[in-house]
Amino acid sequence: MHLRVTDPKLCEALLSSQHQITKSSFYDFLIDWLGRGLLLSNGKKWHTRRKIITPAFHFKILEQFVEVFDQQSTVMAKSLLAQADGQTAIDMFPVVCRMALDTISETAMGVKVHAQENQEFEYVKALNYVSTVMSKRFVNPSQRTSFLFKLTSPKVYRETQRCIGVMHRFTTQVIEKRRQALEKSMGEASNKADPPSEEEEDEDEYEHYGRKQRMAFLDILLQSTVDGEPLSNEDIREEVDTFMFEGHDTTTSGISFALYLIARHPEVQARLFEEICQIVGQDPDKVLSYRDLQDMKYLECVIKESLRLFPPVPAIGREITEDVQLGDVTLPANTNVVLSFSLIMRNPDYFPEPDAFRPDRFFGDGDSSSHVNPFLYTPFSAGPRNCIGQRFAMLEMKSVITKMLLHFELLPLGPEVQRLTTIVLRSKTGAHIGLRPRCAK
Ligand code: HEM
Repeated sequence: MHLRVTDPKLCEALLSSQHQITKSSFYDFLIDWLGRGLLLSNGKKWHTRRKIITPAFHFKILEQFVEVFDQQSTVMAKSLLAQADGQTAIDMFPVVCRMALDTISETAMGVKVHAQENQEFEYVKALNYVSTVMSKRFVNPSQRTSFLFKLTSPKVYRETQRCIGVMHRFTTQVIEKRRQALEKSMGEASNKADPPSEEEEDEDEYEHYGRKQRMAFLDILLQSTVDGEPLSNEDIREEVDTFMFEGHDTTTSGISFALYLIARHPEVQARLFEEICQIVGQDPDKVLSYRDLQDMKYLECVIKESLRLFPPVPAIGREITEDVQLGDVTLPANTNVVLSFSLIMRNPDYFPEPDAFRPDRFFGDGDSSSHVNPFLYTPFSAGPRNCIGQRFAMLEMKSVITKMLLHFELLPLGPEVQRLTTIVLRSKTGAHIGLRPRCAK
């Protein structure tokens, strides 16, 4: 049995449950690529992995990623200068996607794939191909299962499997190299004559490859153990592949729609620019710090409101494993439910004037939705299976939007967006804006 949930109370009951956390079989088509990484695992495996991976999103780790966000968003902004003539409408989706890929590769795997400079890199091409195919399969029942996919689209199936092979080989190679580097650095550390001081140990908590090297998510996984045993390369690969998938398409969608909305709301843009100038000044080359980004409260409201109107993950699927009673309604075990976040977040009972772009509603003194129940404002889902990467995503989005506004005035050029619901929300018409350099004013 399948059920679509748009009722906020039922949504809250399911999301807040510690038991109803089993993923629906809707996601199975992703298994060839992502294995049973955190997104797709269930039961004990999910619990163990969630515990191991949670420290990877500690603020000390995120703090060092801010430098990567800054560098990659600067590359993106500079690459747009040639089109910033105040007249050209630019679709931000592909531009932001390349930036997001560079960012997640460096933070998840510790490698630069230079997607912004070299679109021919084999891994990047494979990832783009598979992401596009998977998005379409999600909404196409005739391609959802591997059996049907192979039968109805044999050529695309073969190419998808080839690309998955390319990605798996690349990720495995990176893991093997980092494992060797880790073993080498541990060997060197144990040969050191003097034990590190307490202060050094504390500082080095996240710096096992020497002071200059940044810690990537995969380094944390390499050092994790389950029942005293390290994770295998295969175990780590499914988690890294999951980050690569979850960590680039979603942020691409979030950033692209946000830039689109800011361009079309000059009063919001003016207030945002004022906040940015107050916190970091007007120099587009200023390196943004973690503190700077944390201080940008209005920007946070703008992003929240944009994610409400255009949630990158518009719906999620769960399988009910035991009967759920809600008032007079019983949901029987084995029901597959789809929780429709995009509809719930436009419910006028909770979000007055639901279709209006009003970032102020998220300020403490805003209307009722500022105090809205977190189980009803759900771009990152809520409860035990919420998005583990949400603080990472917020920082990345803040960094990119700030860099764009420091370089450019955003203009409302190009067609209106038309929502295209795939596994991640996109737009049939792209997300266009125009740009005018700030310094040329
Ligand atoms: C705007 C950006 C993002 C949005 C809107 C978003 C949204 C979500 C949502 C709604 C879920 C729940 C999925 C479900 O229950 O089926 C989720 C899960 C997850 N997200 Fe995100 N996400 C974003 C960025 C990221 C980033 C940057 C990462 C990693 C670096 C990430 C990693 C994950 C993982 C691993 C899960 C599975 C968590 C679990 O089941 O325990 N996400 N995300």
